[in-house]
Amino acid sequence: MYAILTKCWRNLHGARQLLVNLRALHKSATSEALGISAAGQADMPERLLSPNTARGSNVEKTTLKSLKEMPGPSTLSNLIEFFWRDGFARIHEIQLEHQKKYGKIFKSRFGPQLVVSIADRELVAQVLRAEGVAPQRANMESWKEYRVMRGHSTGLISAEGEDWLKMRSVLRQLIMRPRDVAVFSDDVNSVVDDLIKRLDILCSQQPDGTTVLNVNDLFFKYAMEGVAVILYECRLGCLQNEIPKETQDYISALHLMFSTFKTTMYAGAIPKWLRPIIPKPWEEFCHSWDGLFKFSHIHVSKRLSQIKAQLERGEEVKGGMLTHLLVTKEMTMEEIYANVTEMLLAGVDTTSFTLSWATYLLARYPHVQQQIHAEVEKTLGPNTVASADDVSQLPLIRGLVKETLRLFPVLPGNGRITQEDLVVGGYFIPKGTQLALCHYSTSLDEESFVDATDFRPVRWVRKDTTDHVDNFGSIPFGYGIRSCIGRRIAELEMYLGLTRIIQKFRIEMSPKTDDVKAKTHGLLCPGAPINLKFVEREY
Ligand code: HEM
Repeated sequence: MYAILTKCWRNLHGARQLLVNLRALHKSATSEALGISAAGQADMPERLLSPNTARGSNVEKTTLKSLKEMPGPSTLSNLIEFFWRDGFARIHEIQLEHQKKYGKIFKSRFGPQLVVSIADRELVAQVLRAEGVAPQRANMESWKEYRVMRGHSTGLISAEGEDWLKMRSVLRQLIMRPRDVAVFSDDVNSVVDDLIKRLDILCSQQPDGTTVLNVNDLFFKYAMEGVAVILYECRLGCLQNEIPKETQDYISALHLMFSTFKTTMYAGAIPKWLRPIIPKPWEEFCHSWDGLFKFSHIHVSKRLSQIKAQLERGEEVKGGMLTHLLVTKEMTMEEIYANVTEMLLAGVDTTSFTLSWATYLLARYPHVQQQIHAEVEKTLGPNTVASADDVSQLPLIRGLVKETLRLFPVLPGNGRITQEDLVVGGYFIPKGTQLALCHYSTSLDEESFVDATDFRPVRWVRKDTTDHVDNFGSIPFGYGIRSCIGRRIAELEMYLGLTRIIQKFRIEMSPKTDDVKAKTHGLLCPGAPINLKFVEREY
């Protein structure tokens, strides 16, 4: 999926030699023999020689270190950081602080849970390149428990192993490549039309006629409408003056999920026996999921009825992903409900936060905006509506999205539970260990990105076809077989939305907005409302 920078590949390939599957190399030295528990919590009892040495090669001798030897903050300092200093809102900053203090790889303990953090692009690349057929991101027990309780299936985010593999292989055929989603170009553009109309209305409601307060509200509605037109093959009315009630109910359920993020996070962390005493987190968690599943039921059932009616009339049934799933029955109805529910959940805030940051950065860096506008004007003129096919002619629009996601990766960190014993950065990491891949700190690493805190979309533009500028320092959609399945949908929405906005308006900072810092609230989001001016361009 990602073309890897040739230069980068050489580095990575070298580094990859270090990542050794101990099982393969030490056939006789099992984890048990090394005193490593299945859950991966125990450390090696003593220092081991590296596999190369063990095999008697003349490769330079290196020594494997155990998790015990890995640096990291103490449990107490972690507790203070997170519960006393509200570290949950600063997870991204803590990544940077810990990387500075403890280096490229460090461990943290959250009660019984040990987490190994990896804050180096080459080590991240090693881990992701060595993944098996069905990587696991995190412990999803509370998500699974809710689904079992209600008789729902798991979807791509919550499923594991065979179940995940089966659903992923169906969905990846439908939406993983840019050309798969290019067919939705007209549908997305009809949503962009409504975005621009809504933007005009919001501006007209302000005394200066140009300001939009809290742009994320607008982009949230755009992202929801945009993803739904693809997932449900219908319009929801998010950008209308009067939002339909069922859509409004869904938005409330989604807001509940995120506003109670901390409490719902505890829904998984609080042991079951404590639920009668502290019931709120689990109740809120179930309540918001009920709302999300209900919404998918309504819209999937609507599409199913339409298809049945078309078939009864003897008409040909045409449609997108949902129609394909309903007609081919490659998934059960429960699997379809669960997947569209999880995709809608994953596809709204991620895209809207990125659009908010992109427009904020354009306002803060007018000379960059000018460059991008020049490209759009040259390619499309003032009025041509961009389609998916035009995107290849707009490298700076693609660079804008990449650079925004580098500076503000919506998922500042990602997780993996190791499915084999691994050696990473000279440490022995037993199977079953929770890894945290620190994308925020690798994105801001000067070794990967010169003047890393500068906003420079042009750094992603290729000089020619042999020049690749992908970089494991910034992989905002993840990498490999478990990467974001909605990447191409999100990109299409963002490319078409941003191109039209830049074509039509000059974006400026509003005096009501100063420097907006990021905060982590599950996702990396603006820490304060972003208010911007959209001044209509004169051609
Ligand atoms: C700017 C927008 C988005 C960003 C930055 C983003 C980022 C990510 C990341 C980092 C992951 C984890 C990948 C991994 O573990 O390697 C992920 C997973 C996922 N994303 Fe996205 N995402 C975005 C938009 C979307 C959209 C629009 C959808 C749905 C249409 C979506 C659906 C999913 C799903 C279902 C998964 C789980 C995939 C699996 O486990 O197989 N995402 N996303």
